[in-house]
Amino acid sequence: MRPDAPLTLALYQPDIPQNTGTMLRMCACLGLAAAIIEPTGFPTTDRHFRRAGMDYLDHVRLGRHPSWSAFEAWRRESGARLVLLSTKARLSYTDFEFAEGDILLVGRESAGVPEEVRQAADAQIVIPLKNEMRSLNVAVAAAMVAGEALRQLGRV
Ligand SMILES: C[S@@+](CC[C@H](N)C(=O)[O-])C[C@H]1O[C@@H](n2cnc3c(N)ncnc32)[C@H](O)[C@@H]1O
Repeated sequence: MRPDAPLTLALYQPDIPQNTGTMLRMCACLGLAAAIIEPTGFPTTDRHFRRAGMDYLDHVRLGRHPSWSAFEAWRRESGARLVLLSTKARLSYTDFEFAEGDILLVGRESAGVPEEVRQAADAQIVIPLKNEMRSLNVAVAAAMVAGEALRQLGRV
């Protein structure tokens, strides 16, 4: 992996523009790079997306990948670990040891990620929830895990 590889938040085929805007804004504010794995469920000119990200979008190091396979080719070449956030994982995010250059991958709001993507992950982590609660909003989950990763890496 490149020594200067940043911590990156990757969004798998996001379908709600406000969530994507919120996550990209968080990346700008906390110094994470971002990757969008297309197709998205909305045009990136969408006003909800622009409004949620505001002018912060101009400050994110954003990579756009036209497909899962294109993203994977890029990721494998970079040597970065893929850390999947999943409600189905067993390992709590606070018990996982994050490393510089990790890619934190969140699933799409409607359906998470397909099995092929799950299989490609180097690690799968969960934010434990109270009984019978299904999932967090994707931007909330991303923020919690990004915060823990930055804390472990001494960046906050
Ligand atoms: C709304 S959830 C997707 C729900 C979908 N029905 C599923 O089963 O994956 C969207 C994304 O947020 C992240 N997420 C939400 N809650 C989470 C949790 N408790 N632990 C880890 N990731 C979570 C995951 O990346 C998930 O794919």
